[in-house]
Amino acid sequence: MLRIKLPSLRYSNVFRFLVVLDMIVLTVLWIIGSSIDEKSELDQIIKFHFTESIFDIVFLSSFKALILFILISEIESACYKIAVRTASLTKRSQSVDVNLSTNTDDTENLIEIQDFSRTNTSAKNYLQIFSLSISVASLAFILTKFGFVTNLFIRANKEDTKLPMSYYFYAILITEFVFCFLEVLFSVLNWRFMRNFGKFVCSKALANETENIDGKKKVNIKRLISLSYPERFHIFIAFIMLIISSFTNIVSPYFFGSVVDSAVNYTDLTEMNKYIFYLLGIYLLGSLASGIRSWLFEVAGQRVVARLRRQVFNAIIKSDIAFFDTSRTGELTSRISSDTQVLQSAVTSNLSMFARYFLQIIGSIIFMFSLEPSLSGLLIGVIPIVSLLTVQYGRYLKKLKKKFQDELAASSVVAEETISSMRTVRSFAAESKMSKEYEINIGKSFDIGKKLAVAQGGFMGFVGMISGGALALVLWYGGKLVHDKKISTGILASFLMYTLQVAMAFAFLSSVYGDFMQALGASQRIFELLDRSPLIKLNSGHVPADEDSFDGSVEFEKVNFSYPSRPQTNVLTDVSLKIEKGKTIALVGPSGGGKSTIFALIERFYDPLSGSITLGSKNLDLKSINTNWLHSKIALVSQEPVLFGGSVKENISFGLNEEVDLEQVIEASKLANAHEFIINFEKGYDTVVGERGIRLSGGQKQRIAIARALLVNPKLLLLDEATSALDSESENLVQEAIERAMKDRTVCVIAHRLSTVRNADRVIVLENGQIVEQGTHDELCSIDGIYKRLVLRQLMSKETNPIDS
Ligand SMILES: Nc1ncnc2c1ncn2[C@@H]1O[C@H](COP(=O)(O)OP(=O)(O)OP(=O)(O)O)[C@@H](O)[C@H]1O
Repeated sequence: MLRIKLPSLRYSNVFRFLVVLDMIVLTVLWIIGSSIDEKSELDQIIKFHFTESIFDIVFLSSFKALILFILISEIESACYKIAVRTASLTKRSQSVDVNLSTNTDDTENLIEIQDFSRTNTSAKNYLQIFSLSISVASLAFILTKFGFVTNLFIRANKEDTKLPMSYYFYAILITEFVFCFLEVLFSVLNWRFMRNFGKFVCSKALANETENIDGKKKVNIKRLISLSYPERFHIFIAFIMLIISSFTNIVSPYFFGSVVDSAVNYTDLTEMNKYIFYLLGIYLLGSLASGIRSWLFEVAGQRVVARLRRQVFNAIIKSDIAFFDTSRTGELTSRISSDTQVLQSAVTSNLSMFARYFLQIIGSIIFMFSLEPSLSGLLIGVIPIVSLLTVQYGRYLKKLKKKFQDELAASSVVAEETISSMRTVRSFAAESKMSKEYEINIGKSFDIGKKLAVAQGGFMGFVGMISGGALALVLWYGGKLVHDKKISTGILASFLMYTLQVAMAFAFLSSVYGDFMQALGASQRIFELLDRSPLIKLNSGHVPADEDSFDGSVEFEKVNFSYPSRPQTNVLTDVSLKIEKGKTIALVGPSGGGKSTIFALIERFYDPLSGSITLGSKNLDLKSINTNWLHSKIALVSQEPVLFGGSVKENISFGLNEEVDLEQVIEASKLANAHEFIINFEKGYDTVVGERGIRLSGGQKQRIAIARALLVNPKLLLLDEATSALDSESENLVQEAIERAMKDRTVCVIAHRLSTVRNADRVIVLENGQIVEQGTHDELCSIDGIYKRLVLRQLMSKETNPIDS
């Protein structure tokens, strides 16, 4: 989904602010009024009576504000989606020049053309109607109440009798009337403003790149939860356990109260012992269920994260090479390890806690109502405020957490680059420089971490305050009821436990919600990686039925190419060349001429912009061939061979999927002049070469890489001769290995030595991405061109300089 930066001062935000203000002002007035105005009767504050109490207004308006808040957000998001879809349709139909759309007048026309209202706006309209109905209904309610209350007020004044309510609460009535009126007005105007909002988003979407509109799936809670779908069996059982443990939590305060009541009301202890026995049974059952629940959710969570890591890793390694030109290793590894970890708790344990506390709140409230409705009403009043704050807090946290994970990934990049290049860092004494760079990056994530801590602390403090306040209120009013002999001590005790339970559940619920939102932030990048479809798909395309259809020959026909990461720079221009079967072709030319790029195109790391590359005598189009098959027929020996951390044998047999006999490995090593030095190692072919082959010399690494290529027995060998200076003995050994490898094979070599070009069947000279000369060594030496100059320079330096320097 295309993201558009929206101004913070927009209509829906003002509207949302109004409803939140309505809720807060009213609740604050209610609480202050109850404590300041001593004359006010308790019943006026917390008991419902249409003309003599204020409780209904506080209660209803809080819920109304909550619903309106959600509706406003939903309407805006519906408008946003419609606008983006409209932009997408416009872009696709190409009916209007998108560049014009930045102009508001043009956008007006554009939307008329697309007929904004014709797209599926019915859901949005229903929401609008719903929000208007709610505002109108509350205004009607308050007006009616206002009429009745005023009537009673006038009558009481005339007859000089006692006022039905305290003066303070008439002010609340008037305040709420004003708020209701404004909300109706805002709801009516919402239609018009949402239309303008849609146009604004549409114009922005058209002015930006619109290719993302359909590309990325929206990261939503549903998708996050769907990750745990394969674990549904575990989760189902865990949920049953959760219901059992929540049930025990809900009923235990009731028995707790009964224990207190039987202790107070009975002379012997039989009744109390009975309840204690029940209570113990309930606690035992609860703990058992809760243990099983926690175990099952943890197992499910671990499975989810393992699967997710596998998926993300596979998505990364199946990406096209162009993707790696623009991504950094540390960032990707951070996505695999740390982001997936954040998701683990979200999709399972958070979900379970959410359900558990939710059930606990609902169950406790039901029990509380059945025990004493007036006490319960007191608590219900604060729930909408806490809910609203929780939602806002969760949103804020989600944003922060995403930033936090991004910064963390950036610091992983520095760490990974430094540690993997430790020798270079040490030789340039760059430790303190790298450490400073890491510090800066960690500092950034720490700054966000600090904000997270403040948000978390502030919110938890607020929830604690609200819960404490609610508890005190219950104790005060409950104490009064016990004093007046309206309820028993046991009921008050149960009630207090329920209040504590609800308050705690609320506090946990908010923190769980926060965690969940954090996970939503972290999941965004993970899903982006999972959703990415590679430009060149691995293992797609056809596998030629005839194994010999590729004989090693390759033909480039007017190939033009630029790297996706630098699309403006042409790297190859109109390159046409032929690598014939059984021949050796040498590529030479100045550095940056495009020699390695030719190899990259033969390996199909990238596709050319235009022109064609065909294989074999049947001219198979490279794009139609299965890439895995292709890579089993071509071997590349690069200038600086990369080895993996395993044993020598594992490294040599790296290119083959099946198990390889040691004899084959030895044979390839002998051809590559590697056998001698390998058997001199203490553990021979089982010697571990260290990360990236760090425990081997440059010449040894090269010979192992040659053996690796020979073991594949490729139809085409791509060889990038090493320029790094080896001692003459080592160089001779490598050279001999290369010559043996090239024998009776089709070879394309990026040549750096005169001896190699001399032996080549044809030499191709590349300069600035174009073929400037080609022919045999002797032919090219007879013309006064680049090649001759390169050769002369090398002869003068007695073959010590590379030919393309
Ligand atoms: N992954 C890449 N992304 C963007 N540009 C690249 C990439 N690889 C190479 N280039 C650019 O493409 C051009 C050709 O590079 P290439 O590596 O093919 O030259 P070369 O002839 O092999 O040079 P050398 O002999 O020094 O290895 C250079 O300008 C280089 O900067």
